[in-house]
Amino acid sequence: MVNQKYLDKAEVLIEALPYIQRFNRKIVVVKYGGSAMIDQELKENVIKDVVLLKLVGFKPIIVHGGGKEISRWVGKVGMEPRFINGLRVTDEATMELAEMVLAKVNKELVTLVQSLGIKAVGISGKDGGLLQVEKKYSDGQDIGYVGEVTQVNPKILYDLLEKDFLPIVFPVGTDEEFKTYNINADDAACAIAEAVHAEKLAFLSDIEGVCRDVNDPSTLISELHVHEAEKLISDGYVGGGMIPKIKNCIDAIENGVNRVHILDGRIPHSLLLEIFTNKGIGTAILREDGEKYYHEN
Ligand SMILES: Nc1ncnc2c1ncn2[C@@H]1O[C@H](COP(=O)(O)OP(=O)(O)O)[C@@H](O)[C@H]1O
Ligand SMILES: CC(=O)N[C@@H](CCC(=O)OP(=O)(O)O)C(=O)O
Repeated sequence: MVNQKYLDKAEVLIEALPYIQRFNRKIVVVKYGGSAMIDQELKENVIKDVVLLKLVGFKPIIVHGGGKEISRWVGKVGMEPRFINGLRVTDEATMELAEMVLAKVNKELVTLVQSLGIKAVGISGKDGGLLQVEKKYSDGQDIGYVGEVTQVNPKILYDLLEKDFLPIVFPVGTDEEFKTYNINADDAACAIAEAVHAEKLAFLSDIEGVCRDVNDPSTLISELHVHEAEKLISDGYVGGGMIPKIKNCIDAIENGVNRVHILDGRIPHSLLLEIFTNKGIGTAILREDGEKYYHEN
């Protein structure tokens, strides 16, 4: 008699089969937020998931942040990190630090991927003219060198994917005069997912997903149609960094990305659970005509 434990393992693999077929050769953009990078074990778990996606035939692209690490270094040099509506107020000195810190995080992730036997290339939005920006204002306020993505040139990403590299992107870009700008990593991931017509965009953050009450995980909402997501923002249920995240989800859905998810990067293998099981996890934002699976909202 075969041990039930092994049968269960086989069952998991069989459950994954239709998803492996569905996503074969499809581009999946994973936005890996700084809040879900708090320790090495967590980083390794997230990166292992992305490596597995690559090994089973997906084409993952990682776009990462590092907001907490930037703030730590801004504090170290005696400055005070400042945000307006979730965007860092970025003067010249902060821009210099942000670019250095994000490049450091980028190479750490590249090394981690390569230690797992997959070839990775880390680039910023400057490389290959990937992310072009114009200066962004927050509710009319000047927030310094913060860029709004105006154009994505995805050729560098296609070239890397074609050569079987896993691209890892950090959110710094240039304007028409080649000045350097800091870009919110959610904005960068969304713009890239749209430009490469990604099958899926997944945001890995430090919360279960979108919650009706941010302090009560039992109020997690599994699925939201676009108009419901907009209403949650306008009714004031959503605040802080979740506002740009949801706005980017809506933008991505309205611009051709098939499925958009907000996942808890602290849960080991949340990305795999979301993609390879039919249980789902976190919050999915759906097109208006997208059918809900859970029907609990
Ligand atoms: N209704 C809500 N549901 C979930 N998170 C919310 C909500 N309102 C505010 N938030 C905040 O948004 C944060 C996620 O955004 P952010 O800190 O920018 O993440 P990341 O660094 O991963 O991009 C959560 O940790 C939470 O504190
Ligand atoms: C303009 C702006 O706010 N840029 C962000 C870029 C990094 C980022 O977005 O990191 P997370 O995804 O970890 O939040 C910043 O300086 O913090």
